[in-house]
Amino acid sequence: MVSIPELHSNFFIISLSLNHYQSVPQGFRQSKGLSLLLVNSRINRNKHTRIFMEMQGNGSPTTSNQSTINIPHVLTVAGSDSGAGAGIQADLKACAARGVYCSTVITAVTAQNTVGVQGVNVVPEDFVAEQMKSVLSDMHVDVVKTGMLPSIGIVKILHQHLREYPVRALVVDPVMVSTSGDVLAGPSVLAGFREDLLPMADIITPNLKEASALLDGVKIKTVSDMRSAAKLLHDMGVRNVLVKGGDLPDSLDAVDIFFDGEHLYELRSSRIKTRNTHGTGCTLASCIAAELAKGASMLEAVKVAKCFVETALDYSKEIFIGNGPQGPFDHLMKLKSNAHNSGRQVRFNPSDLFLYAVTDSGMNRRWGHSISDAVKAAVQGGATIVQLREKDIDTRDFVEAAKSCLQICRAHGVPLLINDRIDVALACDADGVHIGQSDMPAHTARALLGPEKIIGVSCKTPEQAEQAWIAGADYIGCGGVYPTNTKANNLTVGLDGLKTVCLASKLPVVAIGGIKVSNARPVMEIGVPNLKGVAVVSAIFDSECVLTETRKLHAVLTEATAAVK
Ligand SMILES: Cc1ncc(COP(=O)(O)OP(=O)(O)O)c(N)n1
Ligand SMILES: Cc1nc(C(=O)O)sc1CCOP(=O)(O)O
Ligand SMILES: [Mg+2]
Repeated sequence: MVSIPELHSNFFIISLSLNHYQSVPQGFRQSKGLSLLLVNSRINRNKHTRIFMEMQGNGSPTTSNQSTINIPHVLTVAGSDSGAGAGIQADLKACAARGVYCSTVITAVTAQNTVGVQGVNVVPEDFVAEQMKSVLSDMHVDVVKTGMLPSIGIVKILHQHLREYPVRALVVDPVMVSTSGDVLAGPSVLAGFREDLLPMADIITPNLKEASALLDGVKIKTVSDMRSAAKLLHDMGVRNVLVKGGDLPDSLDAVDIFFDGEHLYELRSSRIKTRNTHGTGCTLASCIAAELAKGASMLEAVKVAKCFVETALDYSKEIFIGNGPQGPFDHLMKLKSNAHNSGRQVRFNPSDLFLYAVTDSGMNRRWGHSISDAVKAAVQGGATIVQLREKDIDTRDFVEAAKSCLQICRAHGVPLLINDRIDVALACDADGVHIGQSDMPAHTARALLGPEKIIGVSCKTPEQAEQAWIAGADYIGCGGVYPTNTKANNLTVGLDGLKTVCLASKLPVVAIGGIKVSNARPVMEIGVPNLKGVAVVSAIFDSECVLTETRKLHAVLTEATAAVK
């Protein structure tokens, strides 16, 4: 039975299969005044379009096409790793990192961690078949990647489904033994690989042990042995072979051999010293599959996948997850920076806006201060948030200065924002950005920076404040409260303009423009709860002693706030 979503008067869209569409009684459709149905159908899955079925007077549909976006899609057929370093979990993360959709058929559930494999529960064959049918009969899959195939029956099921639902490429990672040495597929599976999968596969990615097992125990100890093994595996019917030399003894480099049936390539990279290598095989194969799904050639896909794995290993070499000898790595390369951020538990607290210090390179030059010395003094004097507003600095110097300032600010638990430059904020992993009405739109900045970063937007009107809120900003800066020489041609909105914007704003507000020790009090006294503080440039940075001036302003703001309460 189809459930019908929200009905609008005489027009609405529901998404359902053609069968379901036909099962909605015509009388019902007409009685609800239904005029358009959106039908997701497999009929045209190769064109990646959806068919709009329009109701005619008699209730029968007519069709018209509308293009939709084709998302590259990898289906992984593999085992689950409870520790999430390898298997299905690694495949999902690798595809996500490479921007490809990944569906899953789980062949076995393993109890596994960084110590080893404690248990394996093989999924019944008919249920593996059911999962495969569910995915392949409904979704457009570009590439299938296989991992742990624990029984010959499962290999056969895969083979049958690939014949019934052909895909663009098949990537076979012949998982037999886990990195901890536990056997994940017995010898009977070897026959299935040889007879059914290899002749169908576009690439196979064995490590030395797996290549040796597939070749009846032939010894592979040198790069020259790897070359011979690649050729012998190719003779078994697979189109491309990547023999991974990670376990090669006495090798300073990581050497892999790629053979496409014509040329042998020796792909070398320096070996990364880390315990966090669990899941590299699954990740490499998934990444190859992802690149193929995007349309890369096989050699390109292999090179990109190797580079991705190396970068992720290098990035993750110091992370520590689990107590066993082999840890997982970080596919999305985010964990380390999140750990560094752990000094700030709350991403944004509106009270951070209390004394907002905004730097100015001209003022620092005039007083002979480096950016980091000026920021340090401001933070020591009581600044509660810092913005680097460096309008005439080389990008390279900006990134370096921002990194030093970030260390200072993190040590004091003070957020550091970057003015205008989303690229610089990303490069130094700053806490956020401040942008104005002619800078990058706030919703684009939010999409680039993600949900964790702080975004402030300059607003002079209630409409701009509303837009900033819709776009996902965290606070607004409102000014100029007073005339200023720091920003050319700045419109002064005055205390009244500030109050109007504060009353309209759903976000916390910081006041800016010409504010100093002598005139800060009336600003704090406008009596609107979402005005959280003042942002200043010259009041603290256009002075010989930034520390003293910041302290003075802090004292005035504290007094004014106490008086208002
Ligand atoms: C806290 C705060 N408020 C307003 C501004 C001004 O930003 P914008 O309008 O983008 O102008 P520039 O600072 O880029 O000249 C600000 N920087 N900080
Ligand atoms: C950067 C900036 N933005 C403003 C706005 O009105 O949006 S006023 C301003 C300059 C603030 O410098 P000072 O504290 O030296 O007046
Ligand atoms: Mg700006």
